[in-house]
Amino acid sequence: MRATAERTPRDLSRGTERTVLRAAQRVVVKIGSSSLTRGGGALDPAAVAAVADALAARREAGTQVVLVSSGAIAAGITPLGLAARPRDLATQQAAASVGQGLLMAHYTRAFARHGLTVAQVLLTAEDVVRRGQYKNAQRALERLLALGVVPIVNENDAVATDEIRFGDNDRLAALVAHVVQADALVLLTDVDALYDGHPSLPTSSRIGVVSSAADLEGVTVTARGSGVGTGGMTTKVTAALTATGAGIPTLVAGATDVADALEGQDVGTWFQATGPRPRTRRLWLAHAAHAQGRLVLDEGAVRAITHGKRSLLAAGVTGVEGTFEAGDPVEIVDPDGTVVARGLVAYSSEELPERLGRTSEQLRELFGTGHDREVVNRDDLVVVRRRR
Ligand SMILES: Nc1ncnc2c1ncn2[C@@H]1O[C@H](COP(=O)(O)OP(=O)(O)O)[C@@H](O)[C@H]1O
Ligand SMILES: N[C@@H](CCC(=O)OP(=O)(O)O)C(=O)O
Repeated sequence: MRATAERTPRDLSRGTERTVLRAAQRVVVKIGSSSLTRGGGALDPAAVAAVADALAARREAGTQVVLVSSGAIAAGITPLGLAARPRDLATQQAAASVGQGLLMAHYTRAFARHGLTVAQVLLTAEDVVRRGQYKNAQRALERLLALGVVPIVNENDAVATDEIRFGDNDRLAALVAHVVQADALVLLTDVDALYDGHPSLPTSSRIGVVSSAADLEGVTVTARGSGVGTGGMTTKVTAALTATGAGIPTLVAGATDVADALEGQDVGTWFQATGPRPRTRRLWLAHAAHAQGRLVLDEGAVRAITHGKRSLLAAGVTGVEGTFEAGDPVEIVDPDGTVVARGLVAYSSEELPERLGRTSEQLRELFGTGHDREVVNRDDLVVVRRRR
């Protein structure tokens, strides 16, 4: 088997047409709770079967597919006798724990009708932001695809706390698309496309193509969704921009149009790829890691990390905010408090203050050899805002 890192996606990212989807060797498809449920929020087995049928057809045509499926919390509503989607974290965890198994049972049956085996892959943001776990998730997904299995990914809701949650599966799908180096991402929802105003308004019309974020100026995108999903269109647009910024074209389309969407028909809203594919783990660092604290830098350090591609040294750090352990994700801010980078910090918030402003030589003298490491190593740092 080829190592994951060696997979070279076909250069489909420049394609402006939806036909990219038909030519894709590997796609990630995400389906939201609103498309998998019927009145009252209970799971709709027919909707599960419909998405399985469309993905199986794509598989038969030679495309590898990874499905990111929401619906665990929704599937837990009826068995637990709840009136609606729970709002508190503990009940959401309970509902997801009950519902995830039921959801997978439906998918297992639906894909088995096509002779396909499915695999459950549950991820938390924290699991995948650290190098070891990130590689682990990547290796598992790659192996499943090589074995001909359809991986079905969801957030590990039963153990994800508010602090470490992805929170919305649109973002999870964009990051998974990057991890498996997909040729395209498809976000399926209960509305047939992105509209320039709320789709319930008669004055709103469908947007066919978004070639860059600038096209979205003046477009009203709201977080008001179906009530069973989270984030409305806002999280889908953000996820589409994350994916396209990482070289992965993205289609937002109606779940009922899934077969046409995967065929490259003129449905939904097509977001063209805008950026090159960055090194994989950095995308997680930029978008998935929930920062536990902040490091304030002086101007020289800001320049060194944003333009000099250097590691962050204690000498350039002037302040520490928050409580964190060594290895936690932190925001790195300039003297005005603007976030310029994110990174995994090598010291805890307790250890850092006495090291601030000190050179590596001073650190060695004070704390001994081995205690002069960088505050954030370059490999664990991603610049999110470059200043002139
Ligand atoms: N500009 C917009 N264009 C299309 N849909 C929008 C827009 N603004 C808000 N929405 C709402 O977003 C909803 C989809 O989000 P959500 O309910 O979270 O779905 P999912 O469960 O698929 O993630 C749609 O039902 C629609 O009402
Ligand atoms: N992980 C949760 C879904 C969270 C979520 O983003 O839902 P949705 O907005 O419907 O895609 C679940 O399975 O219920």
